[in-house]
Amino acid sequence: MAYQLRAAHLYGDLMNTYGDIGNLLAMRYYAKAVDATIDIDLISLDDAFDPDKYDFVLFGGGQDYEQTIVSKDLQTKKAPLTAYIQAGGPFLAICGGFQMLGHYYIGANGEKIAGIGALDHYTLSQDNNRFIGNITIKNAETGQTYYGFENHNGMTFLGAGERPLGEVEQGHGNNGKDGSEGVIYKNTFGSYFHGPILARNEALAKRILKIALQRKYPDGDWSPLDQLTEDLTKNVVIKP
Ligand SMILES: NC(=O)CC[C@H](N)C(=O)O
Repeated sequence: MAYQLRAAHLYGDLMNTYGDIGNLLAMRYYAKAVDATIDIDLISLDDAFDPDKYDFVLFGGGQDYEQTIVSKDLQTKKAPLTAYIQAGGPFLAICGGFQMLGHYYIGANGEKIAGIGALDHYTLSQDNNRFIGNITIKNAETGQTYYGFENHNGMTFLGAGERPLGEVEQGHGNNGKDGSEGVIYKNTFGSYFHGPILARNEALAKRILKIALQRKYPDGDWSPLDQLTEDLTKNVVIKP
């Protein structure tokens, strides 16, 4: 293969609700079209995270219990993860992972679970309720529609400098109130979408993959990605 990327799957053994690792497998699938491979390192409890070693990071979703365990270890990786994000490293954070890049998440039992504050959002708890179901959003910059499935107690509120991944067309999104879903900050993308989001949304998978490839190989030709017209997903929306 002509190009090689290295991805970190953060706490992939603890935070992998609904097979969020499928995001990495989808990236690998599209990478093949431009003769690129993606090697994956599992970075979990007590492992060091080296920001200079990685071209992409995935941090998946989890149950509140796993999040309390991850929260403690995550503090030891706060500086290198923040440095990676600030340097424009491509990052995809899903659900619990998205919550924990922010300041904190109040779990369903009221316990405050610390994030690392690398991004400026915070997440509150709902009273005896979860946001569950299919969700559709529209991304403002590209006009693209993204499809997924959400299941979360947390209500996330974005901070200064954060823009949403999309505006909710169907479903609940970040908090069920302001119509926002997910986040974009530099090259970090956050979302509540399981599914996994990159397996269901070809355009977003290509967008993030191109950022990673371009960053490592500025002179590469990624046009074969645009010519790849096979739609893996064929999303349809069924209104309830
Ligand atoms: N699916 C998830 O990652 C859930 C995250 C968190 N435990 C919540 O319920 O909000």
